[in-house]
Amino acid sequence: RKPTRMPPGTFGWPILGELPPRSIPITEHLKNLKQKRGPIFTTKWGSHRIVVVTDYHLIKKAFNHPDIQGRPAFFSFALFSHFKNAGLVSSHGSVWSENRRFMLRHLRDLGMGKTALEGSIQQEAEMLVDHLDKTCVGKPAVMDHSINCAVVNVIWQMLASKRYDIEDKMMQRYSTLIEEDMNIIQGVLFILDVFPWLAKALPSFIMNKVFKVDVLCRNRDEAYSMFKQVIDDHMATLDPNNPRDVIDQLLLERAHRDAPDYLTPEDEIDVLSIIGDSFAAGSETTSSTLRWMILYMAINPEIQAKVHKRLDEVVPNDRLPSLNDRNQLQYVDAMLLEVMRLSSLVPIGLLHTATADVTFEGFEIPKGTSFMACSEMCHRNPAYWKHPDKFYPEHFLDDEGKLDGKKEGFLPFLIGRRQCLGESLARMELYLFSTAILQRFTIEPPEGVTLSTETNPSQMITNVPLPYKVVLKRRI
Ligand code: HEM
Repeated sequence: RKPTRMPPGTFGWPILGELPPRSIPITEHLKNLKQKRGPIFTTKWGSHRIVVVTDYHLIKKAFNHPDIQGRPAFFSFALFSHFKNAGLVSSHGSVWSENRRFMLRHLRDLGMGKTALEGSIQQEAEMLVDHLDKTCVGKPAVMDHSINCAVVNVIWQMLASKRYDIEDKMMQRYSTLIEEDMNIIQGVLFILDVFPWLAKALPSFIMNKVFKVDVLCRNRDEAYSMFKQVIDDHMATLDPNNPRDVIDQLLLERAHRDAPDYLTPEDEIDVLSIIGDSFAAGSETTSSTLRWMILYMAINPEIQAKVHKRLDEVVPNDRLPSLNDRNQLQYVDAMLLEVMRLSSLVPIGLLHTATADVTFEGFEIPKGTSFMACSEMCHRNPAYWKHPDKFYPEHFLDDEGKLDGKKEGFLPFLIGRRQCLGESLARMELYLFSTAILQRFTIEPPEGVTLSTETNPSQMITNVPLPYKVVLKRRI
């Protein structure tokens, strides 16, 4: 039964709750409920009691609340952290806060958001545009695995001072694993996430046949054994006075003083989960946003022409755009923010869970209730945006054409204590990769084709673009 003094709404059917239909986009469904129930309301998905928050200020308040920083008991989260409280994305309590603090500190030391990383991103950007030049110019082409590869390499460089060629078998295998996992997680696994007790009740052949749990475990173990190899190599070559990257720092922090080449089994799972989470959270998000950018440019040639004009005025053809040019390329940054607003890659964020009974906006919300932040609803709310459904970079420019990136109602990385940990890195990558691509190419739809920004409504976690083809034309 619904506890009294929760926000308006119902718990729906016994056991099932109010499961969202998979035939319409999740934001449409929540918008319909908001119209009946108001800006903060209650729903229930299977075993999860959820408070849905649709207004920017309420989201900001909820996600800054110290007792709303847990994560729900999703089966998918548990599977990837070996059913332990480990890593960055699904961990909670002191494990989460220590890992998050560690990661932020070391990413900052390694130059996240500053110029030190610029070189390695530019190196990847150059490889990427050269590869696209060789494989995609002048004919309809899918923006393939090479974008993922460039983005994954940036994370490898930071974590392990490593990079792989686009053709490298390990890189290709890793992209396949991520793609396969995402399809399962955004598909059938939703059932186990909303009814986690089913995982204990069902025999393993059903878990494997229906929910592909065996595939996920195999993929996880294969990825973790790649990471393990890298960790072992780092252990063998570690110089405590000269840490090279995040893995060295992790080892120095965790290794036993009397046995520096040894991690406890708990530490090993935590370290593997930190690495796995960094790839899982940082690769598909950034590469899908780049795919959205390419699609929006193909659909909006007049905006693309403005970007080209600005790039030509500011950056000589014989070098890549750099962070130093950024101040003069504010229109390009506004275009990228508009891509993030309209695509709303993570439309309902990641759920947070109340770790204690909470009083919020006059409501009494019991421990264990989850909070959902509808960032896409904010991104399409006419209260914040002049043309909510139109691609209009001027949303992020003031009257003098200066960038205004801190707009009310804009939450692509969410907000508060669990706000995206890789935001500065992602912003830097999006800028450097996009400017490199647009400096080299004009992007057009194939002749006679009308490109669409529709997404697959059954995928609720991320709004990824459906596969599309564009024609690249060399400019320089
Ligand atoms: C365009 C690219 C990206 C987008 C749109 C994005 C978006 C998000 C969002 C919405 C969250 C959930 C925040 C919350 O729970 O309140 C998140 C969490 C997270 N992101 Fe990103 N992200 C991007 C890129 C990255 C990158 C490059 C990394 C770094 C490697 C990264 C690492 C993380 C981590 C570790 C978390 C979990 C933070 C925590 O639970 O404390 N993300 N991201």
